[in-house]
Amino acid sequence: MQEQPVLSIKNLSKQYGEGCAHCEAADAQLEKNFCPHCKTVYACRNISFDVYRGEILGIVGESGSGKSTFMKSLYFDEEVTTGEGYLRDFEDGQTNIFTQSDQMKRYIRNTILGMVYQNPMLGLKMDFSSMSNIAEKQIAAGNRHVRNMEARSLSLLEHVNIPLHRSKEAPKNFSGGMQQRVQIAKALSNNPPILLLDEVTTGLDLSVQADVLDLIKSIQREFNISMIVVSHDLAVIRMLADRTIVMLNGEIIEHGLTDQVLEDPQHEYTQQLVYSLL
Ligand SMILES: Nc1ncnc2c1ncn2[C@@H]1O[C@H](COP(=O)(O)OP(=O)(O)OP(=O)(O)O)[C@@H](O)[C@H]1O
Repeated sequence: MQEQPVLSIKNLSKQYGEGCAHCEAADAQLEKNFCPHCKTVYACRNISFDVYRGEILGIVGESGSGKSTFMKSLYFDEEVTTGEGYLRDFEDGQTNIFTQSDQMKRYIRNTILGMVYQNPMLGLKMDFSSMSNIAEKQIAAGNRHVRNMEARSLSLLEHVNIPLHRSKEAPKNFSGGMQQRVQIAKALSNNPPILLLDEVTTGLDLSVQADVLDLIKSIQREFNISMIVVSHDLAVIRMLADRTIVMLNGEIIEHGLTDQVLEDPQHEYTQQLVYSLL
C-alpha cells in the first residue's frame, strides 16, 4: 500500500490582481509572471506536490519566482486564489485546508505547522524573553500548564544551543544566528509534523549559516519531522533536501530527487543554476 503523504498540494495558484481576458486566455503571453494589460501578477501557478513523513522537500528559484508566496499561502499568511491542500493530520487528509474557517486555519497553524521566517522579526516578539516566545506558541496550541511549558521551552533552547542562562533574555539582544535558533525552537514547540523554513540562512555569515543548516539536519534526523525548505541558494538545498522543486515565474519547472536534479538537470534554467554552483 502506498504511504499517505503528510501534505498534498493540488493546483495551488495565487494571483495579485483580477486578471483580464488577455491573461486568462489559454495561450496568454505573460511577461514572466506579469500581465502587461491588467498588471496582474501570477505569483504561483498550478503548484502540485506531495511531502512524505520525515523528508525534506527543497524549493529553489530566483527572486520573484513565487517561493515565499507559496510558503505564506501554506501558512495562511496569504489567501490562495485557487487550489487544494490536504494534511494527513487534519481530518485524515480528506478535507481541503484552504476552504476552512479562520478559526480552523488558526488551529491548523498552531498544532500541525511550524514556521521559520527569513526575517526573525516576523516570527518572534523581539522584546519578550526567548522563553515567553516559545511559550506563546504552546499556549496557542492549547497548553496551560506553566511548569510543563517552562520545561519544554528550556529543553528546546538547549537543543538549539542557546545558553540556558540567556533564556530570559529578549531575542533583540541576540545575534542573527541565535535569533534563527530561537525561531526554530519556537516553531518546534508544539511538536508539529511539518516545519516550514523560508530562506532561514539568507543574510547570515557563512559559518553561522553552516551551524544553522547542521541544526536543521539534526532536528530532521532526531524528530523525523517533514520539512519544506525554501531557498534561492542551491548549496543550501543540496545540503538539506531529499527532493527538490525548481520554480520559475510562479511555476514548477523541474521536480525530482535532489541528486538527480543536481546531476542531470533537465530544464535550461536549472542547468544554469547548477552550473553556476560548480
Ligand atoms: N502583495 C503583493 N502584491 C503584488 N505582487 C506581489 C505581492 N507579493 C508578492 N508579489 C509578487 O509575486 C511574485 C512572487 O514573489 P515572491 O516574494 O513569492 O518570490 P520569491 O521567489 O519568494 O522571491 P524573494 O526571495 O525575492 O522574495 C513577484 O513577482 C512579486 O513581485
